[in-house]
Amino acid sequence: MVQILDGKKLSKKILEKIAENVKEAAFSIKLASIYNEKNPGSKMYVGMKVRRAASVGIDSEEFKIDDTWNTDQVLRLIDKLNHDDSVSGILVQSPLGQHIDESAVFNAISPIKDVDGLAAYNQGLLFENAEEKHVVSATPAGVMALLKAYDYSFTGKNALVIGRSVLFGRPMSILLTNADMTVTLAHSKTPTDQLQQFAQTADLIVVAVGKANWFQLDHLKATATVIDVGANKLDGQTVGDVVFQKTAAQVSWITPVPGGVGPMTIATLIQHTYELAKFQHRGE
Ligand SMILES: Nc1nc2c(c(=O)[nH]1)N[C@@H](CN(C=O)c1ccc(C(=O)N[C@@H](CCC(=O)O)C(=O)O)cc1)CN2
Repeated sequence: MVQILDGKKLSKKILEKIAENVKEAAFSIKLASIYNEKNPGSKMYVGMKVRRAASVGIDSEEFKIDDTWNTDQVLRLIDKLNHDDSVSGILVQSPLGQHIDESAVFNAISPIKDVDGLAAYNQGLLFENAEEKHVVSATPAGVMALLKAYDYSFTGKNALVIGRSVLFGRPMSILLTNADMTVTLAHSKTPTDQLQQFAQTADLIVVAVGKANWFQLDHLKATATVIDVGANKLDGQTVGDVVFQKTAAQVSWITPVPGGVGPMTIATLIQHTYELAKFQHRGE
């Protein structure tokens, strides 16, 4: 019988702890969010982040851009926020738009305000598995926190990550490598027969392809864990990348959508915002 990795329940516990810490802090905390207001998903997710931040006592300031904005304009806004001491963290909600160089934008965020861990500086430290403290992208970090909360044993096991985005798949594969797993990073160019072979020997399968109900392979290990990173809208409902019933019938652990990785993404982002604010006020 499959067991559920309950991200909603864990995220609530994380946010309760953050609220206690914020209440005791001798400094105010503000999250600045930049997003394309023409993207309904971005508008919704930033709204969720703002509300969750407010629920723990963290202020927010939203910066709406649209398709008339160019990369230099966004870079100038980030430079302003980098130098604004009232801003603790800067979130750039992806996607900003086809015409914006997101990599340049992410890399312009000050490393000590990079709440999503998407700037090359933080991604580089993740790559090195560096001792130096660094911020890891909120969604992969949230997945690790969820697995650790259920005492998942990583060492020596096989992981299959499907999807190689900078936002998720690549940092996820590195985090699992750093946790001593043997990681296969599959993507759109991985032949289907090879994907089946990787899946049936995987102990952990993380699906982040951004396609509703896409993953439905058979012959999965009965002891496997499946993490669904999908957040797709289908007929007004939020559905994952994984066909839940068919996959849950084969494995031991699975995350639901909604109620799995999504809430962990937000809780982790809020946690990063508090931790960076605390770092900025160290020694006070
Ligand atoms: N800069 C970033 N951009 C994007 C990220 C990210 O982590 N950083 N991830 C995704 C979207 N995302 C966060 O922004 C996100 C997706 C889903 C949820 C969530 O809690 N979903 C709920 C269901 C909500 C609903 O009713 O639709 C759930 O799964 O329970 C939060 C955040 C893309 N961009």
